[in-house]
Amino acid sequence: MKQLANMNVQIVSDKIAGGQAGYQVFETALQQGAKVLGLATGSTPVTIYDRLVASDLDFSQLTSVNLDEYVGLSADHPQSYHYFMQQHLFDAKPFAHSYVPDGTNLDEQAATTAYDDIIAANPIDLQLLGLGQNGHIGFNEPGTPADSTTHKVALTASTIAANARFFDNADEVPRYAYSMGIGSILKAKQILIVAYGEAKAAAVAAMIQGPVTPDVPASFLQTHPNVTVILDEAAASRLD
Ligand SMILES: N[C@@H]1[C@@H](O)[C@H](O)[C@@H](COP(=O)(O)O)O[C@@H]1O
Repeated sequence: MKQLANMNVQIVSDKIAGGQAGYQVFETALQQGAKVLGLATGSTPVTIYDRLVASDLDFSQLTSVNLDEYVGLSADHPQSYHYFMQQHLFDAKPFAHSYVPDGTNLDEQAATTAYDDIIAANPIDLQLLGLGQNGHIGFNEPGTPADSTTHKVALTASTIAANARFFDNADEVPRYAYSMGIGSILKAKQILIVAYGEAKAAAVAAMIQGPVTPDVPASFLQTHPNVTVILDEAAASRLD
């Protein structure tokens, strides 16, 4: 483990090793009494979820709070993040309560306030994050302020393009999402962020060694006291 900026950086050989390393962070947090887990979607966390599913860890007394959801997609839509969580974790490892922003609530004010109330009532012990190629966390795109709470996001062209692989074509990718804000993410007691592959290398370097700036939302993690970063060699390749 290397200490870079304010972060503990662990470099692993591949996603399977990253799944094991991530699993260990969860296991330790649970041993230390974590009750609320902040969860993420995307391809990056999948090997961690696989490892959690294969484990004997029990989440039935815990609460999960997810980062984000596409506006307009219901929990049973195969590309919704709620559905993703069911498939990759919740069906095998149910929690006492699992919260995902309600993509079917088109009333922005009501949907975002309701989710902020959920986060306030369930302070997050460990927040898992993936990293967007443009440095986004959750769906907090470049320009999002550090003190942001849950909000509706117009996805950037690059995020829509990056996520199009999960849909039949780019036209089907929702244009908006509800996302937990950066301020809410930074309130988590501990943060685990994971990135794999060359396409993430520039964002990783900017997150860890660049200036703290809304241009790179992940750079705000430099201000958090307890961040673990798991990277493969390719994602770490632009670190000094
Ligand atoms: N909203 C999600 C993020 O939470 C995720 O971190 C990012 C990276 O995805 P992947 O892990 O597939 O590279 O994609 C999406 O935009």
